[in-house]
Amino acid sequence: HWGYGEENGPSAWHKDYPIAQGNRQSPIDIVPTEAVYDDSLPPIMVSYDHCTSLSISNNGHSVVVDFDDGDGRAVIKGGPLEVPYRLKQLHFHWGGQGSHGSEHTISGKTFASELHLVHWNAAKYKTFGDAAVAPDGLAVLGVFLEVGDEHRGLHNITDALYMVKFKGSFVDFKGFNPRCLLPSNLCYWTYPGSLTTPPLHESVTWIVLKEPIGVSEKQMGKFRMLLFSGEEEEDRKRMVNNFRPPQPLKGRKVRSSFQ
Ligand SMILES: NS(=O)(=O)c1ccc(NC(=O)NCCO)cc1
Ligand SMILES: [Zn+2]
Repeated sequence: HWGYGEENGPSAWHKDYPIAQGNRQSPIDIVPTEAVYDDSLPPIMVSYDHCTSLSISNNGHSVVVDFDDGDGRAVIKGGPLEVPYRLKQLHFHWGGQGSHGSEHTISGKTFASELHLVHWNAAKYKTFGDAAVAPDGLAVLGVFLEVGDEHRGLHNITDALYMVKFKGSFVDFKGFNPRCLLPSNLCYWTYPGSLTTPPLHESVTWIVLKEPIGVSEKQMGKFRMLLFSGEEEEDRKRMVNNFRPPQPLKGRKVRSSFQ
């Protein structure tokens, strides 16, 4: 099964998922000086006030917070999006120490972690699964996490991580509003890309925020005590470096909402 190890990591994924070598793969290295400022790009509008978080879980690849996407109560709209996209889940990618661990990079600069808020086009598709295979099906909002002062909003998540240490663990996680994880400045880059893990579907409009949020080393440490392995497995493997490196741009244009 795919993972982030020597044998089953990103460089091997193409064997089971040939789209890994496709023309709109993610993540990418964002080069600000080569991004095209598009003054017709409206601001991103995040409407999470009526979101309903359901659970937090360890799926063996990341830690995921799921939301009730039964109606349009939590959506992202504006920006490059023609319709509102419904919030389905959020998860993170991170390193083993220091400031590597993000998936997108900025002129080669890496960050300690990257938050992904995953949304789907419920205006056009009946289910997330249908949207996940469509070129305009998903929109993922990416937020960089850099080590600095502690992040009070992130404590809600990092203080729950001990409950989902092992692959397959799943606990209730109600009343969490991810709005608190966004930076104040919503300037962004946007480009057409893919899921960054198998099945690597080329169905994502990426919206990557320029401003990182600050999190403490202690909070990062709590992500790094999670395990890839299940409770019953004897060789315990810490969940670290669960990121895919940048992929070829293949002629794609990256637009920026700011100059
Ligand atoms: N890292 S990423 O590109 O944001 C991403 C988001 C969703 C998925 N897959 C997903 O949501 N599958 C649906 C059920 O697990 C995989 C990668
Ligand atoms: Zn992700």
